[in-house]
Amino acid sequence: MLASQKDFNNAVSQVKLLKEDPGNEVKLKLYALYKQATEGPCNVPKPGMLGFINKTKWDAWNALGSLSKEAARQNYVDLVSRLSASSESPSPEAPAADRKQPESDSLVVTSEDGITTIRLNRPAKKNALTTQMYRDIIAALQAASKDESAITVLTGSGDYYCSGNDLTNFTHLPAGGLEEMARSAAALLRDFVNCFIDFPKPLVAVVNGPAVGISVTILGLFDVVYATDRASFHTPFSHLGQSPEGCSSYTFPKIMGSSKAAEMLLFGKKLTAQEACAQGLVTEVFPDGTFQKEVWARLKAYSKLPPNAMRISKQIIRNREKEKLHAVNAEESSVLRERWQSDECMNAIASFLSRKVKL
Ligand SMILES: CCCCC/C=C/CC(=O)SCCNC(=O)CCNC(=O)[C@H](O)C(C)(C)COP(=O)(O)OP(=O)(O)OC[C@H]1O[C@@H](n2cnc3c(N)ncnc32)[C@H](O)[C@@H]1OP(=O)(O)O
Repeated sequence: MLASQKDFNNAVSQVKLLKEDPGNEVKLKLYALYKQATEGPCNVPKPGMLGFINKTKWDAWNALGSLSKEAARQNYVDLVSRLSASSESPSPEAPAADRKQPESDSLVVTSEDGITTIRLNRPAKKNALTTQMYRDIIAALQAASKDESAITVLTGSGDYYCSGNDLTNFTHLPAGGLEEMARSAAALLRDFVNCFIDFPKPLVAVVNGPAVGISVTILGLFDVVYATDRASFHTPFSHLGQSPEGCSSYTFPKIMGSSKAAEMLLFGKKLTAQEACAQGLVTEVFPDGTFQKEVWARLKAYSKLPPNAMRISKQIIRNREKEKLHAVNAEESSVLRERWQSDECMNAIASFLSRKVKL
């Protein structure tokens, strides 16, 4: 049920009681939603360039297009309720009020200083990604795309960034057998990668240690990748009887040239952090001892930049590529669906599980 006029009036009064100034961006959003909820779509002429503040307000209102009064009222009420909750929140680490927490504690999502951090939290298993973690990351990215943060970060707990797909995912066979397992894994993989393709805000990987498999391939879809000098980047798909995913069959040749990409994706060459940086996959490498301090200080400074400008700039960069990336993702997922049913793949996974082979 949409918010009533009474809910809306209460929210208007509540705004005046906020303990913290929500900042200009949020105030502009509140203004636009208020105008849309009370007067409908923007119906006044655009102010001239010299009336800068009025023009900014007009732009915000006009950007709501034909959003109905009822929907604007609801969005206004939701926004005020989030602001009230966060201004009452005892800890700056508390998650955004509207964020559904992950199903398992293998993923931890926090929001602080304009940064939403999605942390892989399975250090005993080198942050290998379980099926539930893929689902939780999808949900976390969807929530982060709508929350108040300016930047979103993916990182890992412990000494690894991520050891890629949890190879035991392939051992939980559903009633439909291997074929059904491969079908549902391919659908999940496609949804997972789509979220990275479509993510609207600056997305930063803070690579705190070695990275393997899918955690490496999706780096080509991030805006910025910071790595400790302890990190390495390994895509052993042929060893595992598999093929590239995360759009890497397209992004890697584009980033590092086709022969360097082939050495990684066909032969599983492991790159050091410095090599990955020289080849353009990593933005900057930091000494491990100062990695966390330097990276977070930098991200905190970036998170103060105007969020709308960053979103719009990302949109311009990404839009040109989106259609292509979705097509690549669909193709890679469908090829993997077949690979996962192959003897080569099954044997490789069995070898890992029986501890005969480690990367
Ligand atoms: C929806 C489905 C989408 C699928 C998308 C497809 C993606 C493709 C890929 O991601 S391919 C990459 C898959 N990953 C691997 O092949 C890595 C396998 N792991 C290793 O080779 C090693 O564990 C290591 C090199 C990452 C780390 O070696 P190290 O000696 O430092 O540590 P351990 O081997 O003792 O590991 C500690 C425990 O963690 C478990 N573990 C590590 N990685 C994985 C993994 N990927 N899957 C499952 N389990 C993993 C390891 O078994 C140890 O567990 P234990 O303590 O219980 O023995």
